[in-house]
Amino acid sequence: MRLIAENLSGERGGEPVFEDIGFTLENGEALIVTGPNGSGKSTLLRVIAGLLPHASGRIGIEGGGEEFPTVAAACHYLGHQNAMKAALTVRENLEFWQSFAGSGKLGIADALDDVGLGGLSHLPFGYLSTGQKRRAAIAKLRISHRPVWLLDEPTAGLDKASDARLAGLMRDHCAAGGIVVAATHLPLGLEGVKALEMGRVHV
Ligand SMILES: Nc1ncnc2c1ncn2[C@@H]1O[C@H](COP(=O)(O)OP(=O)(O)OP(=O)(O)O)[C@@H](O)[C@H]1O
Repeated sequence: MRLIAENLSGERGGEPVFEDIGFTLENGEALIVTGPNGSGKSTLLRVIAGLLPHASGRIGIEGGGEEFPTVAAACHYLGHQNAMKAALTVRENLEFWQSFAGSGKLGIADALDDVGLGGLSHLPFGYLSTGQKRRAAIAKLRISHRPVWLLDEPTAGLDKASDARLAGLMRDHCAAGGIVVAATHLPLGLEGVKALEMGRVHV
């Protein structure tokens, strides 16, 4: 499988935010997207996910077969928001996401153990601390199999141990043939990755 962007341009409110972005990511590869505030990292991830239209160029998946014919079908998008309902329990939130995105190799209990939240699945999501909320959102990546992870500031709010755990999850995902695109201001603890620096700042 291959994730390809060619001459990709994006805009917000009719104003150009980035242009002429190109990359190819094969199975097992990661792209780290950096750049100053407002340079368009989140916009790029949303364009890749299909949540925003691109102004020009092309973004697509090759070799995804019948299971993953489009980027939208192939990706997990983890944005700044965790996309969980505060009043539902952690388990209920993950059950919803599993029914939406399809079952993966890991069950909900194992995925929560993986992010150090075993034992908290019965709590309303809204009761969790900021870092625990982020960890529960990261567990979403593990309960359904989507080969392309699009992660926007995935470490926001995480403590050191959780940072390291997330790095391990990303390494495992790539080692299993997955693809990661992550926007970040902080090093993610991944080696041998591709890098994209977004340059233009619009104020
Ligand atoms: N709905 C919108 N309408 C108009 N402009 C917008 C809209 N959303 C974002 N922008 C602008 O688009 C530009 C890119 O924003 P974006 O969130 O992609 O940047 P970023 O690199 O992710 O920033 P940060 O590092 O602060 O998260 C910014 O100048 C922002 O103000």
